Amino acid sequence: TQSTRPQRLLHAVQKNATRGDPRSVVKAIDNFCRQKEWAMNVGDEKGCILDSVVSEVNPVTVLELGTYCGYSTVRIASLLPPRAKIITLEFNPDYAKIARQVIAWAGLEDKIQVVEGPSGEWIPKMKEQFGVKTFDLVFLDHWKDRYLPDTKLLEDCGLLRKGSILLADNVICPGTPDYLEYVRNSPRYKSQYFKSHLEYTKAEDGLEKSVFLG
Ligand SMILES: Cn1ncc2cc([C@H](O)c3cccc(CNC(=O)c4cc(-c5ccc(F)cc5)cc(O)c4O)c3)ccc21
Ligand SMILES: [Mg+2]
Repeated sequence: TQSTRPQRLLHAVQKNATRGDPRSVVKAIDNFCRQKEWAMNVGDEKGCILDSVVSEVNPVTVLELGTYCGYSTVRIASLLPPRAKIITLEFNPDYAKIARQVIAWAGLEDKIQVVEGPSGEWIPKMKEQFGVKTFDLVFLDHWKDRYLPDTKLLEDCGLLRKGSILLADNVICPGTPDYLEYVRNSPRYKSQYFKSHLEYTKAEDGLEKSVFLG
């Protein structure tokens, strides 16, 4: 039977990346997506902005919405201090299956928890299920029409604290207009746009970094 793009991406990692070397996994995926098949990873250009935000925040608890193949999960986890953890939500079981194998190849299983299911159901359970108090960093990269409702859900569930950082992918392409309007106009956020390009293309895209003011 025909393989899927995530399966081909995983094979490229297993063929070209060194086991236990997260940066070689990131490189192998970027090379595959540039040379073989485009895929919706945050990519190398926006990935450098992601790296700088993660390094600046130095988060202990991270939430990622939208795992896909685990590219940004591995990228973030490779920069986390020893006891830090990332919980990543993926509703598509096929994506979750591939992501777990990409994460295992990178040797980052101990820092990453892949949770299968939709963000809207899991966010209200974060405290009781995973003993999370608040998130230091949230990376939004799932369905673009879920960014705003899930941000409000995080607020309502008390999962954000003064200084929590929201970093959102694709605020230009495909675009998240209602989310942008909210974080840019709400007195509860200080927002900043990082102009970049849609992964592996010349189209404009960017990341929006928003600090929750409490
Ligand atoms: C509720 N819930 N909870 C967890 C959860 C997890 C998922 C999946 O991980 C999933 C599946 C399909 C699509 C996405 C969103 N991503 C995108 O749609 C995207 C598109 C493009 C692009 C840009 C230009 C194009 F021409 C085509 C695609 C570039 C990008 O970087 C993207 O992130 C995420 C979904 C809902 C979920
Ligand atoms: Mg994206």
